[in-house]
Amino acid sequence: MKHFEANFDGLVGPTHNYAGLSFGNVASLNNAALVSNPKAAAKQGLQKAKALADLGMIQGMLAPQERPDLNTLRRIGFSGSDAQVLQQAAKTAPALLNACCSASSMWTANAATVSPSADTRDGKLHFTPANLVDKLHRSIEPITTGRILTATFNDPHYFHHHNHLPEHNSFGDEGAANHTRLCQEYGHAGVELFVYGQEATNPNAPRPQKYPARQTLEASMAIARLHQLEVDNCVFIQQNPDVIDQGVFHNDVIAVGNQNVLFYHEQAFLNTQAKLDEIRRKLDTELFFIEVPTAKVAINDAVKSYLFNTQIITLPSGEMAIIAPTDCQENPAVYAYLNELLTLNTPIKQVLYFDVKQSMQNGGGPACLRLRVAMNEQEVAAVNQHTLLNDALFTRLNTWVDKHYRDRLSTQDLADPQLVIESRTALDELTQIMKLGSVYPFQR
Ligand SMILES: N=C(N)NCCC[C@H](NC(=O)CCC(=O)O)C(=O)O
Repeated sequence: MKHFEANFDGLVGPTHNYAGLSFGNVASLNNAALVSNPKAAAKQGLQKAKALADLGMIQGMLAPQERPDLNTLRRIGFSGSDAQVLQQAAKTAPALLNACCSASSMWTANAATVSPSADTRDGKLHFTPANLVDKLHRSIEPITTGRILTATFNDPHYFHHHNHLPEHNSFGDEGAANHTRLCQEYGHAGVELFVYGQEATNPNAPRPQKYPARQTLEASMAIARLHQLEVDNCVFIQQNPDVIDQGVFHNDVIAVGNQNVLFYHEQAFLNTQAKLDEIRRKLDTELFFIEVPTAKVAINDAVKSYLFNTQIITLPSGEMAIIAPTDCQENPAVYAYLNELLTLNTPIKQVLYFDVKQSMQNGGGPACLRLRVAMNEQEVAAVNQHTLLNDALFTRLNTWVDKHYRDRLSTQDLADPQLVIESRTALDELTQIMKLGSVYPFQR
């Protein structure tokens, strides 16, 4: 049977804006005052996704969430009509209104952790939505994320959907952004790498001092249990707390893996050598550990350019390519490194650059925008086919964006009641295009 790794990209929602909501994420804080362009953001994301589909990759789309989130605003005491709720929140608690309007579900690397059926004891593909408890604006995502994932991977014979982990800091879970899988072929049992920022229940363990460590070891271990993984197929690695304090808020800002390649910065992990040895012991195949030294790329350049928030994909030819943001071309040290990488005799043979600046300005690169799902051909056939990107869906979604999205949005605009109507009209139509059923609170 054939096996593939599909990418499911988050469609950018109509309220994409820059509100400076993510302490520890340098781009989000630095760009807090910018005016966004939701239309351009959605189109940049669609272009990248379509380019991968055109390369012969299986490419899906995940629907965005309903924002403004009036349910949450009502749950915290704002009342009256939708317009009154927005008006009161804007006047008395603008930060809470901003949190309820973020289009952050676009970064589907944070939607869930996914374990392919080749790794799990029951032979099903497992999904656990991330609880994202570290950030208020993201902690309101997991219930709808679970519904969207279930509507997308909608055959219980193949797909096993779990609830998100308990909503407490001990179980801080950021999904696939802190999880990578190494394997020989996608359909063979692999080693799942769980990279955590802190051990929540051990006060003596190392942790960052300045910025939060969003992922805990406790959460990673809970996911490994839920997904029925063998201990011998898991490696738990701690992220270097010093680099979290320099803006590396997720592991996918400093490391990325694909099949037998792990591409990471010299300073990414704690106990790097011991952990690489453990991977070698647990995965009996030729491995390429591509370590980028600080002397070539400083942490600051890695964070600014998102060198490691690239996607490493295996093309149908068997060669690997890196999907990088154009920001990597604009950074001399990073661009020089990427050109050198192509000469190093690794499986990576080309680099393709994409402009995803609307997302980058909030700290989301190409890899943040996608959730990877390794599947066999039966599982691909069991996916809701209306979520898979082809020429027709690409054209339809671009037309849909043109019809419903604004090309300018500031945080002042978030209290505009018209935005609620526009967003709901768009999402209602989208659930029909993608045949998702009633996944949104306003539809239930
Ligand atoms: N690395 C991965 N996988 N994802 C990137 C997520 C970026 C997101 N930014 C934001 O949520 C900014 C929103 C704002 O400030 O308006 C975050 O920090 O959670």
